[in-house]
Amino acid sequence: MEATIGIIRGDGIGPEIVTEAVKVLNKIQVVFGHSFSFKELLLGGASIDATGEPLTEATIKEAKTCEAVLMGSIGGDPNTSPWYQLPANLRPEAGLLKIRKELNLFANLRPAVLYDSLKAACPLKEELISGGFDMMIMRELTGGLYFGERSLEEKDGVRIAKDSLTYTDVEIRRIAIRAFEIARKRRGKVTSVDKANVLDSSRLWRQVVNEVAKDYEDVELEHMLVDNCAMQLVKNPQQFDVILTENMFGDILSDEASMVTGSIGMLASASLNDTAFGLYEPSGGSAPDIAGKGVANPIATILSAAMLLKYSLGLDEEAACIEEAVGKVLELNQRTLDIAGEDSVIIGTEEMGNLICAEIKKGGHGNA
Ligand SMILES: NC(=O)C1=CN([C@@H]2O[C@H](COP(=O)(O)OP(=O)(O)OC[C@H]3O[C@@H](n4cnc5c(N)ncnc54)[C@H](O)[C@@H]3O)[C@@H](O)[C@H]2O)C=CC1
Ligand SMILES: CC(C)CC(=O)C(=O)O
Ligand SMILES: [Mg+2]
Repeated sequence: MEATIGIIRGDGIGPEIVTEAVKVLNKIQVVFGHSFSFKELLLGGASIDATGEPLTEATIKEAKTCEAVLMGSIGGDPNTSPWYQLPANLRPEAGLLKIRKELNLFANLRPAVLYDSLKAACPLKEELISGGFDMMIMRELTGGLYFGERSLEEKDGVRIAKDSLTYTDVEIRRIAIRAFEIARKRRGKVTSVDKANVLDSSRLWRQVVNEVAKDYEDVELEHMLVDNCAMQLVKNPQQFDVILTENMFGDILSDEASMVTGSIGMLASASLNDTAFGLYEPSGGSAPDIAGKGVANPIATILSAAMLLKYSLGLDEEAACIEEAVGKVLELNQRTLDIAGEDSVIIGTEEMGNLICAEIKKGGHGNA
């Protein structure tokens, strides 16, 4: 297969982890006989430094010519980076939000899976995770609080900040349909998470999810308030199959779920629109505290590349091959710092990428 893949290296650990994911995609090309061409694109802090804007029209235009885009995280340390002296609409995060909106990437899939060999890295008690867990967080990505009207003003010596949270039934319905479709191919359960005891937007969310559920009688639906969900994720993560939720709740709950898998460095993500196009990135940030040290975990980005192959290019076998290679390497007990156990051999970002590449062999794994 021939495909053009946009590459956004991003900021902080972004370039380090993306390098390893591209290495893995290159190995897939060789082993499976594909021809990928990579197009470098700018976003976030790197784009501000080069162009003065966190996202240019050129990046949007070029991204639209690609089958998919792979991205490292963007942003810097808000306390020290000069990017945060700029007005809010010119900071790195504004570029990320804008590209999601411009490309209509409303469905954010964040799979949180506990690998057997990573049980020791999970902070929960053994009896809570003995059976492992495998959940898919479906986060609405182009509506809600991050895209509402906002203002910051001073009146009579009082500073007032406003952020507004709006959802239409159309926005809720399309992500709910995606969630039910995905649940159907998994264990057949959707937990819709909201704050319907307080918010009108959540009451509409619940109504529309109930309407959509009528077309999916084979899928079990439960509603859960977000504060309870935050608690249940650490009390009994095994109960979840698909968690369907709005933008900000999904942002917060997915970071929490990532830690239960061992580390934010393990959590991949796919941001999809209603075509095959997608933007694929680790769920975590640019980790300025460890940037440039060669210690970041590249697995979330490598698993995001696997999602790219599966969801945008339809290369399921190749995606499974990457996932299995990751599982195999974790069993070797050679680990980056964030997932290391007592007797692990600590390795860096590049060595982790190399080990995963070495495990990518056609026919070498169950599905390949
Ligand atoms: N999608 C994106 O591009 C996102 C960007 N950000 C931006 O990232 C910057 C830093 O944000 P933080 O709140 O510090 O969150 P963060 O996710 O970057 O870091 C939180 C903690 O997780 C660790 N961590 C993250 N990824 C890791 C990896 N791959 N391997 C090992 N450890 C890892 C970090 O070292 C840090 O201790 C900010 O500018 C923020 O706006 C935050 C979240 C998502
Ligand atoms: C700019 C933020 C909304 C990024 C983030 O935290 C995320 O996508 O998880
Ligand atoms: Mg986040």
